[in-house]
Amino acid sequence: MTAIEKEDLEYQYSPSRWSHRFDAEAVVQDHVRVVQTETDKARAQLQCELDVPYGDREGDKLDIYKPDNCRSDAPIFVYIHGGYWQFLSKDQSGFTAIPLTAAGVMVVAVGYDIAPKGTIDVMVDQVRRAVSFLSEKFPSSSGLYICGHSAGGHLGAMVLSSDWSKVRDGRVPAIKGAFLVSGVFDLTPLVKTYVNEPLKMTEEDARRNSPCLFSAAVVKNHPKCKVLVVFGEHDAPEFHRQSKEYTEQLKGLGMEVSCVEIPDTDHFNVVHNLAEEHYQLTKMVIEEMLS
Ligand SMILES: N[C@@H](CC(=O)c1ccccc1NC=O)C(=O)O
Repeated sequence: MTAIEKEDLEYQYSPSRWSHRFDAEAVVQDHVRVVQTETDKARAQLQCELDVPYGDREGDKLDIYKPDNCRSDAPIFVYIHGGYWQFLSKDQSGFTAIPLTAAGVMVVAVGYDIAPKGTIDVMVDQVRRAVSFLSEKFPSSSGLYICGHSAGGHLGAMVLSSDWSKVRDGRVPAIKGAFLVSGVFDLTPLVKTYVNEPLKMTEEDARRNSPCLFSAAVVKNHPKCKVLVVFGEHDAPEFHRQSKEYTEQLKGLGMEVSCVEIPDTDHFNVVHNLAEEHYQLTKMVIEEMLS
């Protein structure tokens, strides 16, 4: 790869450089401010259980945000945060909880060990165990829905392609739907970029953890799961491409999948606007989960 090719590839995989709202530094700052403020608000206002352990690793913790008078059949929105597998945490990931709990949905923010503490394999294993744990903890829920943003979209897709016989009790959790927002479904282009510096993935690690190479497992384990693939108008062309290709792949295998480009959003507010009840995606999520 020439220096120019590397520069182009890194530009494509630098979401902050494509924002129509702010420059690169400011858009990340704004994102962190919004997700932190809205999570703090949710923690102050709502009934929540924080730091619930889902396994034995120190980072195996999740936060649960409950609707008032929570019904035992409340549907569950499991949120897997983004941040290129190296930024953010569950402590900034309850920002969807105020509008979603108001609609009767239980919100869970999953924690996992970002790099350099965790490798991609560790993170994938953690989110799979978290979903298995939730399906056991809330057996009467009307449905488990996975939502992931960016790197979390990748982890959410890896949850769908799990070999569940190797996760906890071996049971397949009934996942009713997935909202994959500005996700990465092929990790191989990232190996040669700055994104990989703390991750230290080899080509083989990247392939083993690329959802686009394991889509057959999604159909096998979760044939009825409805998938919504979402990206921002001002996401980089590579993110548009990855979302569209993964959508087509799942469609080709007979899954019920739609792909939606949200106008006037970039890589960051495409997800953090879920803190607002009138945002297009908030309404789509609620409609899907209550149908
Ligand atoms: N280097 C990345 C940084 C990035 O993606 C990011 C940084 C902080 C928090 C979240 C991020 N990305 C997605 O959630 C970028 O250029 O956007």
